[in-house]
Amino acid sequence: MNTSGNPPAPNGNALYGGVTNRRVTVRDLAAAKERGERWPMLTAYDALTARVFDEAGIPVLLVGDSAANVVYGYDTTLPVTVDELVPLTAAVSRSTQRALVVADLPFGSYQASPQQALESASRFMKEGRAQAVKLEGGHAVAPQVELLVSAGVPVMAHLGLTPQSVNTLGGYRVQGRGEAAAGLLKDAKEMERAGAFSVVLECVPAELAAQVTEQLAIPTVGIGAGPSTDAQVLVWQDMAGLSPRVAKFVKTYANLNETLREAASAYADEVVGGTFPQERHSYTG
Ligand SMILES: Nc1nc(=O)c2c([nH]1)NC[C@@H]1CN(c3ccc(C(=O)N[C@@H](CCC(=O)O)C(=O)O)cc3)CN21
Ligand SMILES: CC(C)C(=O)C(=O)O
Ligand SMILES: [Mg+2]
Repeated sequence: MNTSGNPPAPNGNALYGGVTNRRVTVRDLAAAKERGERWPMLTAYDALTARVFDEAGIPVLLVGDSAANVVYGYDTTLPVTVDELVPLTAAVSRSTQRALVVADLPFGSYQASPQQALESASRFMKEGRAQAVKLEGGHAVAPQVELLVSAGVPVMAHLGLTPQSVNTLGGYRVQGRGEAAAGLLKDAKEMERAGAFSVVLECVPAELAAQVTEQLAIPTVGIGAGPSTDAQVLVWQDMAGLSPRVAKFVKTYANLNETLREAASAYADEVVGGTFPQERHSYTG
């Protein structure tokens, strides 16, 4: 029973617990794992789509450094900067009411030192109004996670295929197969110990992701990690059929490429043919 006087949570997503007048918190996500509830996460980079996802009941929105690819047109995530991501984060925060907004720390903005990580995270929280940050890497970034958490910044870790390391990984490949599985599990435990509230597992075998999910108290978020993680994340342009190429782990739930192309082409035809605009689209003197 919803006795809050607020509209019911969209999708009956129990994560909201009937509370729809405040943002989701990292504590809500921990509680969801305790109750055995899965939750969805999507990326968002602008006001209007973030608003749609917020209203659809997506409880966590990630302003991913994948903006490098889907917003800025770079071929890897390496070139994107804090200066380029902070305004997108601010747009997503301003246009949402319920979703927890997580900001991805881009390449070069946290690896140098815990102090550098806190300076970068501060910009995302002060200027971007994010409620949490995400960073890539395991034991090597444990000191960064510790300082951020001690400063009051919730941190989401990211293991497996870490795209900011594409040049040392030798491409976008599945990680944690065979011998490498033990190291990934160890890193996941180290991120939990360091205080991370959650960990993304990208492109790892489903069996390994299931094992990590079982052995950690904090929620795991899978992308190409099989069905057993506590949560799932996808880049929204991938799941909505806007991206020209998608990885095997993507399911497309809409065909926005076709829809938008047809809309643009119909508009073009009507302008050329003189059937748009009509009187109802025009002003009189
Ligand atoms: N639009 C978009 N979607 C993403 O999921 C995404 C980005 N951009 N940018 C940052 C990273 C890069 N990601 C990628 C990119 C490529 C593959 C890929 O081609 N994977 C191969 C797996 C090859 C193997 O079997 O080892 C595939 O065919 O799925 C995976 C993740 C995920 N992230
Ligand atoms: C795919 C997710 C996990 C991400 O890191 C991003 O969008 O940048
Ligand atoms: Mg990212």
